[in-house]
Amino acid sequence: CTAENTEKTPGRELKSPVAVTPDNRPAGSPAPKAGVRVLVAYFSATGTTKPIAEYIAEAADADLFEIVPAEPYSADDLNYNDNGCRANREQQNNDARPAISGSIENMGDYDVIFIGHPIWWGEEPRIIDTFVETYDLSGKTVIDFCTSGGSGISQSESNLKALCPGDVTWLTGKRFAANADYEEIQEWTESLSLTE
Ligand SMILES: Cc1cc2nc3c(=O)[nH]c(=O)nc-3n(C[C@H](O)[C@H](O)[C@H](O)COP(=O)(O)O)c2cc1C
Repeated sequence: CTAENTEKTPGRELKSPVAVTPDNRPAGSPAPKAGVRVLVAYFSATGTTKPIAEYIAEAADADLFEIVPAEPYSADDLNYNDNGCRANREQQNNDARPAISGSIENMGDYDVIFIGHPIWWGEEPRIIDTFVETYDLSGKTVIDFCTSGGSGISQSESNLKALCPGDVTWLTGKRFAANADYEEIQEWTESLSLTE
């Protein structure tokens, strides 16, 4: 999607549309609750989810981690019209766990984790399953978000709930359109009451 509202979100630049406070938070963005540390972890195969994740990180004053596949996805890998393409094969196999390049050393420091991804065949890409199984998310608050051509977040949320420890607190996730702007994302992030 190339639709861009130059009034509200010039280009897909993260910093330019928003005035920042001296501590680098967007103007009007409340401070996080004392002691709450927030991480936005995302996978974006074709770059659509990436700016959404960046906006959430800015709105929630969070750290950002890109889930990078150890083996990058080529255009052929993502050609869902080819039933044998890598992405399709992975989605057809609930046990597929594509490897992630890099890791989060200080996961224990975070209280709240946003997990972002595209929707592939109605649910989260299997590399997201790799992610949630790699780390101990016990006791954390987790929020799932996605971009898609139209499919919603609910199947991914229920899949991830089944893979995560039972004491995770789940806040309702959200699907964003490719052209979601910063205001929409800030409004949603604030509605989660991670901030005071
Ligand atoms: C293999 C594959 C399967 C997809 N399946 C769906 C789907 O079931 N429903 C949907 O709405 N979009 C589907 N899409 C579209 C992506 O969810 C959408 O383009 C998304 O915004 C891409 O995000 P990204 O650029 O961050 O990877 C699929 C895309 C691929 C590559």
